[in-house]
Amino acid sequence: MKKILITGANGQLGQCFKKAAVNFQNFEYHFATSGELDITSKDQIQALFQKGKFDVCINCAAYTKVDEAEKNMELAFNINALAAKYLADICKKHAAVLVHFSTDYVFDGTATTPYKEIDPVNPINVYGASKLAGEQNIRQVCKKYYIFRTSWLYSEFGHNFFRTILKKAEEKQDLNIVTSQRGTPTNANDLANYVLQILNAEKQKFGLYHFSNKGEATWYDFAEAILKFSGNAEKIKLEKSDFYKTPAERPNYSVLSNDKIRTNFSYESKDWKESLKDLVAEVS
Ligand SMILES: NC(=O)C1=CN([C@@H]2O[C@H](COP(=O)(O)OP(=O)(O)OC[C@H]3O[C@@H](n4cnc5c(N)ncnc54)[C@H](OP(=O)(O)O)[C@@H]3O)[C@@H](O)[C@H]2O)C=CC1
Ligand SMILES: Cc1cn([C@H]2C[C@H](O)[C@@H](COP(=O)(O)OP(=O)(O)O[C@H]3O[C@@H](C)C(=O)[C@@H](O)[C@H]3O)O2)c(=O)[nH]c1=O
Repeated sequence: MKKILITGANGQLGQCFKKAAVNFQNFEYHFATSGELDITSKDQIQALFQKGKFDVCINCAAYTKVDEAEKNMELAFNINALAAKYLADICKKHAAVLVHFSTDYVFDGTATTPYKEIDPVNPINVYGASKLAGEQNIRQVCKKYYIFRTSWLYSEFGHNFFRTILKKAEEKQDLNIVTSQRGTPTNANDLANYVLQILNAEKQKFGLYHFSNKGEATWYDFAEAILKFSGNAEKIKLEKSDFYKTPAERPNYSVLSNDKIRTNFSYESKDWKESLKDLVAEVS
């Protein structure tokens, strides 16, 4: 039975993996929270690998505070780039597979058609730059890796736009949401299930992949759909805005092309609205 280590187990995606694991009981899992394993500590990583003898490490640990990263650059790079290298080193040493996640924010948003894996990167904020450095570190160190760049993750867990909007609706706060950024909301549960499905596949095809739900939206469209599907549309006022001041700049366009993953693994992604509807039905 393959042994899988999941880091950052209390984060949004970590919790989605815990839920998805029920569907893949042919793996043995070790869910390590940040309390058990600090991925910036080489010693802790080594000790856990020595004991656990893992075949796969799924790294869900990350620094994801996009705005705060602007002033916490060193911390963001330590967690998103340097620690990613430590994990790649240990995976190489133990011949384990490293699964890592990156972001649509590695792109500058000047494209007008979905970004492919081969397209030039050019992050415009610290978080994006730190995630890109993490990708590069992994690719330099080991061969048995999957890096999944994904976008606008949401779920019933942790901190995300879906939960922010539901909370604001509950508190009856009117909303102003930007229409100037376009991307694809992605249900983190879909990502977790799909990653385990890939790890289950007979033939592994390592590399960098884009993974998102299907279609595209602005943050305003996403908020509108959340309010509609959750039955909150009439309760608060939702207005379009051109600009919402934030410390970090975000790409205006960051839709990811799923062509490569579709070809290599026959992945058909769910439409973002359908997946959102499913989640709302499940949690309400
Ligand atoms: N959220 C999104 O919209 C997107 C996320 N991604 C990527 O997906 C991955 C998962 O993101 P998501 O689950 O949403 O992020 P979260 O912020 O929800 O979870 C990150 C987890 O990492 C943990 N962590 C932070 N620092 C360390 C450390 N030094 N050692 C161990 N654990 C640590 C945090 O622990 P603690 O709670 O203790 O701080 C937290 O549990 C990340 O790589 C992210 O960059 C990509 C695209 C979109
Ligand atoms: C809460 C809120 C946000 N916004 C805007 C701000 C921003 O431009 C956009 C998204 O806001 P957030 O700060 O919630 O999302 P943000 O932290 O930018 O989300 C990103 O997180 C990282 C981790 C990723 O990797 C990305 O794929 C992406 O999901 O919506 C409004 O216009 N009105 C609002 O009321």
